[in-house]
Amino acid sequence: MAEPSFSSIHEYIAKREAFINDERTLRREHARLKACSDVEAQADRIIRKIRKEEALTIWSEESDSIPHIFPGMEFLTSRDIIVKTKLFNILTKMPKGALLHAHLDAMVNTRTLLRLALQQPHMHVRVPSVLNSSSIKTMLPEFSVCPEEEWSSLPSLADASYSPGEWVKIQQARRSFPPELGGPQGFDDWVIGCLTINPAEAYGTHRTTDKIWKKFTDTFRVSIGLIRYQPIWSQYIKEFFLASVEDGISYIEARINFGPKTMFNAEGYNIVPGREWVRIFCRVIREVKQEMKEQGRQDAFLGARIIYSIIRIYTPEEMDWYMEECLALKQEFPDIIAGFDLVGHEDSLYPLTHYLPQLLHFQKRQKELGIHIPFIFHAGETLGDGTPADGNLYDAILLETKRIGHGFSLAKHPKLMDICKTKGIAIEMCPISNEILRLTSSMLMHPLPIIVNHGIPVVLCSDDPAVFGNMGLTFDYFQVLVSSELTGLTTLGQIARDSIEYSTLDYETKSKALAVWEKRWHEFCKEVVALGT
Ligand SMILES: O=c1[nH]cnc2c1ncn2[C@@H]1O[C@H](CO)[C@@H](O)[C@H]1O
Repeated sequence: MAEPSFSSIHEYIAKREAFINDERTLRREHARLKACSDVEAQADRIIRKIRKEEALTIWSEESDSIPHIFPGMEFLTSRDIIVKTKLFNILTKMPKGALLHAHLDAMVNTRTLLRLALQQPHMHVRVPSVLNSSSIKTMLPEFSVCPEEEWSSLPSLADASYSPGEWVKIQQARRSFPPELGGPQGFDDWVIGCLTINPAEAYGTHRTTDKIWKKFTDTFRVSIGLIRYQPIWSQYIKEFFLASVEDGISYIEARINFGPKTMFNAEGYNIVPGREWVRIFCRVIREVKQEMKEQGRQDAFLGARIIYSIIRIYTPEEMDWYMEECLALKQEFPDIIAGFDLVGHEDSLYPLTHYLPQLLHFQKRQKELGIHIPFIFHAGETLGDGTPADGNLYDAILLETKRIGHGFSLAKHPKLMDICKTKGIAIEMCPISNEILRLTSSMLMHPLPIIVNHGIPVVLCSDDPAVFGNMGLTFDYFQVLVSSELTGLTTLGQIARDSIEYSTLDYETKSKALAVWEKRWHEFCKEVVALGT
């Protein structure tokens, strides 16, 4: 008989512990855990205690309206429960560092956006057929502004005389919304329903990734007409920045879709080019910084940059034009243009290889011009295994992407995971987005722990919170915190710190941002400790 491997239970237990600890040293927050302050360690214990208590109380209550509740469950069903938890309320105060994966077109609460639109006399709306109780179920409103000489005097979208495709003033359309469809309130609800994804869609009628992406894409078809109007554009960006600051986000890299090439000016003419969009973006940054300064909170907002983004639907020749625009913008706004990305549904649109000559040429042009615009690609936002969307991960890495947007399928690629770890390619993970877009049925099945356990840097992002309802970053942090025993406050701290570390900020600004964050983090940990005692 072979010698027993262990001479005693005691020895086994000791080896087991060493074995586990050894594996855990791979985790990204390992060094931080070793070195963390007493206050942070205490705060971490308090957070774990609250999480445990709430798992047994709030997350085990039987409810008629929501069967089978559990921490990390479907976000759209559990949102109302989440906001009532102590844990969520504590996390709202956490300094989150940077928001690095955020599509500008879906960053402002939809009710706020609608309110901004209703203040605009130039804003109009139209529908493809007369509005009634049956057509409203499938029909999308289209918004656009008209110059004053073309303002409409049509009475209603629902009038028998309405000819499909005719513009009606937004205020008028709202005022005249038929009582049987809910009157003006019904108008608001209809528009909001078209700008957001609701639980019945995500978990019922549109339960596959393809179906939910159809609805998801529709929300952008509706919102674009509201946002690409100069007076709204500036207010929208300001709302976005201010709301982010209130959620503890102090720096932003926003993906802006430059596809439309021009937006409407205040008078309703579609002539405002991309460089003007960027100029307004810069002006709003200055305004928000100034406001923060006046409130004595200059540390709360350190600025924002733009990741120039184009949807992967264009021909390679069309892409050439956008790349030239991106180069020109980088030359004019060197501190604002942070990177370049191709966005949209990876499973159905062109893969990165479709644009290979363009992407290589883009790099060559940068060398000629003496500028650097890192690729920050979406890649692997898919359930595919060996599909072109999954294959985007190889191309993103070969093309030296600075970070990877989503990287949902990265966990299937041991070699690519090693490269991300050694090269420090952070993964912009968007857990709530992935769940609503049906890549995972709950947080417990999300690959985030696989990536974290490998020691690959992760940053948490909200992606499109106006569509999903996960405004700010607190919801995503919450879902991650309640879905893993290993993850604690220190893990969240590491993720928040990494959001600054893996940003495109230059060395000096980054050092300052990190110092500010560490200070705020320490204050936050003290607050948590004060709560617990
Ligand atoms: O999660 C995402 N993955 C890929 N593309 C996205 C995601 N969210 C938004 N967009 C893209 O950004 C455009 C808005 O500017 C949307 O039309 C969509 O194609």
